Amino acid sequence: MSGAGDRPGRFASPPCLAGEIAPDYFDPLAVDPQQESDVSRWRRAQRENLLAARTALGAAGREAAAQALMRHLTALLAMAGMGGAGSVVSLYWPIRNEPDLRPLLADLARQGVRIALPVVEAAGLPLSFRLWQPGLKLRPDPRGVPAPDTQAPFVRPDCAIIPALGWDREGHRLGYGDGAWDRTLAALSPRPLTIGVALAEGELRTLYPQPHDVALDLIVTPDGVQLDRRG
Ligand SMILES: Nc1nc2c(c(=O)[nH]1)N(C=O)[C@@H](CNc1ccc(C(=O)N[C@@H](CCC(=O)O)C(=O)O)cc1)CN2
Ligand SMILES: Nc1ncnc2c1ncn2[C@@H]1O[C@H](COP(=O)(O)OP(=O)(O)OP(=O)(O)O)[C@@H](O)[C@H]1O
Repeated sequence: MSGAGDRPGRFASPPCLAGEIAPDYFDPLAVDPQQESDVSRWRRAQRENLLAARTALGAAGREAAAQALMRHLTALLAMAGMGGAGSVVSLYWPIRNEPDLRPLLADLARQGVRIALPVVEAAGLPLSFRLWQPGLKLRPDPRGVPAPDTQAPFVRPDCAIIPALGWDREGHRLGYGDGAWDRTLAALSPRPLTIGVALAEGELRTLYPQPHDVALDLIVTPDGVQLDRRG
């Protein structure tokens, strides 16, 4: 038999105020609000600078960078055993002057790799991954990025190749400020091998990492692998 008397008792007031005095004692993602707002203002300014630097490279500079990146990524994927049939690799469809790796998507697909593209299904959600095939018609997701539509099956990537506007030598990445990749990597278990793709110009001394920032396993620039945190 159950009745009101079986329910656990409630306190008339919280047992102590420690949660308000030291929020991070209870919430591992909690940060000092002043520091959070300073970091986010600093990151906004860096994004502007880095987008300008990427534009300043010019189409030919960006094309040369993309060619070098594709060479390094091809070698890396082969070494990681992910360059052929049986693996699922997430790449990206370029926006905002990101290195255009579309020839690599096509090459890998020819080798039998299953290619995924990240999709924003709705603002604030982790990204989902849908299968891409050469010739697949894409349509803009809510962020305006060309993406497979809802007909394309979901897949779970073994490796995620992630564009980074900025990066530091601890593997932290600066994106466009949505936090979508951090949310996604926090939610994925097991986590895929994560490779950040960046320009040398994107290197920052530090990103002032915050508790929500997920460090990537590797960072690759046109000069080669800049860091590899795999064990
Ligand atoms: N190529 C590519 N695809 C990707 C990402 C990415 O970074 N690059 N994403 C990585 O998460 C997701 C898309 N998220 C995005 C978030 C913000 C903006 C962006 O350009 N924001 C503008 C404001 C645009 C607007 O008017 O709404 C800005 O920040 O100024 C683009 C993509 C999934 N697909
Ligand atoms: N795991 C998470 N849970 C909840 N919010 C998160 C999480 N990760 C990031 N965020 C939120 O996203 C916001 C933007 O994060 P950040 O500045 O790291 O974005 P970014 O890495 O540049 O963007 P993106 O990953 O979209 O390219 C943060 O202020 C944070 O509040």
